[in-house]
Amino acid sequence: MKNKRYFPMFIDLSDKKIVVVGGGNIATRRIRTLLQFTRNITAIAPKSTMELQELGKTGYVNLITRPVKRSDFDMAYMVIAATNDWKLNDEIYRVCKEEGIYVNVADDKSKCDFYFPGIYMKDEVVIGITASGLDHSRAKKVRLAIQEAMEASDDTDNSEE
Ligand SMILES: C[C@@]1(CC(=O)O)c2cc3[nH]c(cc4nc(cc5[nH]c(cc(n2)[C@H]1CCC(=O)O)[C@@](C)(CC(=O)O)[C@@H]5CCC(=O)O)C(CC(=O)O)=C4CCC(=O)O)c(CCC(=O)O)c3CC(=O)O
Ligand SMILES: NC(=O)C1=CN([C@@H]2O[C@H](COP(=O)(O)OP(=O)(O)OC[C@H]3O[C@@H](n4cnc5c(N)ncnc54)[C@H](O)[C@@H]3O)[C@@H](O)[C@H]2O)C=CC1
Repeated sequence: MKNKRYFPMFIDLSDKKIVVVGGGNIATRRIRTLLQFTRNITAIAPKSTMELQELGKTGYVNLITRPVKRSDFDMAYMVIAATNDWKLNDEIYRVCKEEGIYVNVADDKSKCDFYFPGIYMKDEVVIGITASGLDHSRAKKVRLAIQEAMEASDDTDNSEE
């Protein structure tokens, strides 16, 4: 166990400003996940995926089509740096540390105040999984195993009714 263990805090994101920098596959995947918890997401990127452009058009995400600038982080609670420019991701990390904003840098696990979890959700149950930044495939595998177990137990519950 080489990495620190992170505490699984369950937070109300619905009233907090979340800024995602980047509009590629990683940013889009994370936005898709975050939309299950909040509509308060600003995404900033000169170029974005079709899916993200659609989310921008329909108003689910506040999509800003240009390079990021420092004032974009004003009042942010949480920032995800998911650009393909590691120097920029690094700079975003530095700014967020200065401002006291929770930050996740998608290409550097040593620059994550929080890890992005694998998530399974059913009704009021929310399960988040991390492998402590060491093994994203393992996080996915465990998420899938939990999903199967939960779905199987739902079948059992239903058949008992
Ligand atoms: C450390 C962490 C930091 C952070 O928070 O960013 C991180 C880092 C990295 N991931 C990389 C690659 C991929 N990650 C995924 C998927 C997931 N990655 C997730 C979390 C995390 N990823 C964080 C904690 C991990 C932990 O818990 O240990 C999940 C749980 C959540 C989410 O991202 O949505 C989600 C599974 C969700 C689910 O299915 O439930 C896939 C796709 C797949 O597996 O299908 C690929 C293949 C590429 C692609 O995306 O196509 C690389 C590039 C290097 C490499 O390829 O190895 C790095 C960088 C590095 O390791 O340094
Ligand atoms: N944590 C994870 O799960 C994974 C992380 N990565 C890392 O995540 C990062 C993003 O990966 P992808 O989405 O695949 O990249 P991508 O190349 O598809 O997208 C990069 C995005 O960054 C944006 N960008 C570039 N300069 C910018 C600027 N000045 N301001 C705002 N946005 C800017 C681009 O417009 C584009 O939308 C890479 O650094 C990659 O190494 C990659 C795979 C998995």
